[in-house]
Amino acid sequence: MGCWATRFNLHLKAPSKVSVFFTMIILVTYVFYCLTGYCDLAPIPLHERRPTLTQLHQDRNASSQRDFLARFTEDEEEEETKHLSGNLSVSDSFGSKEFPQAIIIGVKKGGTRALLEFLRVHPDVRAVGAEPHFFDRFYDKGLEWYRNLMPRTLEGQITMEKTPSYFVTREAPRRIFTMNHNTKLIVVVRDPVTRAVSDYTQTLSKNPGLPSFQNLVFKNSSTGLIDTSWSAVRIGIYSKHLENWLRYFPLSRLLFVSGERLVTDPASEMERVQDFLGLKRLVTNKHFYFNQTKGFPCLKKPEGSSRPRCLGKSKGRAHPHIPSEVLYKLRDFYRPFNLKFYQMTGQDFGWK
Ligand SMILES: Nc1ncnc2c1ncn2[C@@H]1O[C@H](COP(=O)(O)OS(=O)(=O)O)[C@@H](OP(=O)(O)O)[C@H]1O
Repeated sequence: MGCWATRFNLHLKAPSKVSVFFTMIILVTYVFYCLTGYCDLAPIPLHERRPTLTQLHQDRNASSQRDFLARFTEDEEEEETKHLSGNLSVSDSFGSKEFPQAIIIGVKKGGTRALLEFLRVHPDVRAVGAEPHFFDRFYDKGLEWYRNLMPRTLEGQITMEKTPSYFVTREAPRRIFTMNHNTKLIVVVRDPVTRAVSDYTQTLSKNPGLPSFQNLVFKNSSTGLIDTSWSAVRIGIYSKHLENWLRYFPLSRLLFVSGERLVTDPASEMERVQDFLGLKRLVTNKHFYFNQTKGFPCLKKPEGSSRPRCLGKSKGRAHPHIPSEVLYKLRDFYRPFNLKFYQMTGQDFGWK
């Protein structure tokens, strides 16, 4: 019995020594391969994948560029709305950085942030969060600098950005045309009177000592002549700015989104936008709900998330009271330009 037990022990010990020996060899080989960099090829779960050194370098470059841009962006919402983006958690280590195939070029205070954030819910849209301002402010940095700001995209995905000031920048159409004459251009337009008040509200929030709206809007209050040199007024002369774009792009390359309908019926505006971009209609009614407190449509929470999906407090701000006679005068001023704009675009936006 004892002899059998000893033999049994010996029998067990011999193979375990061999297996320890082989395990050691495998471990040493693995460590050696890792040190020489080969274990990068081993399959790693998606969420643990690390970018290569070159990617790290490029991405660090891009993020310092983004930090740089964040200081210049006028869209105060950018930081606040990062959480809104449906695909922000998507890994940025796959695919390549491409020039945008579509750009939201305007208009300031039209609802551009809402449109971009709604589009980012689409799995085939990847967009840079901050406003790059490349075609107006940073053009001298060169196209490679611009491309490096973009998120990586896979085959079939669209790269996008939004910078609302492009619409009123004289050089922007030529510059975008030079980058790619097939670029799709989206303009979110809103009643120019409300837009001007919204623009004024934003400036006022940064500079509480600003003169009143009525002081700024007239060249001379007794003549009632509108001051078109004030940017809050000038931006709303959409037909004039559009002429500049039509020198380079055919109308079919532009899509005009109604800023009003983006609020009252976001799903149907999103349908038009997705069709224009050649995307499947994946962002639909079921993505939106009307938030009573905010007074605007918000994105429904994804399952398992408790984060609010409304735009931040600088979007949908209360506007100061402007005397109605001032608004009437401004409305009269814009009327002929609006009609011209409806004629040029073939769309009646219904601004009274
Ligand atoms: N869903 C939703 N939530 C909140 N706000 C919304 C939404 N859709 C459109 N809007 C309107 O967007 C206006 C701001 O426009 P922009 O994003 O183009 O502004 S900016 O130029 O980027 O600063 C903002 O203007 P104000 O109301 O004057 O704040 C809103 O009216």
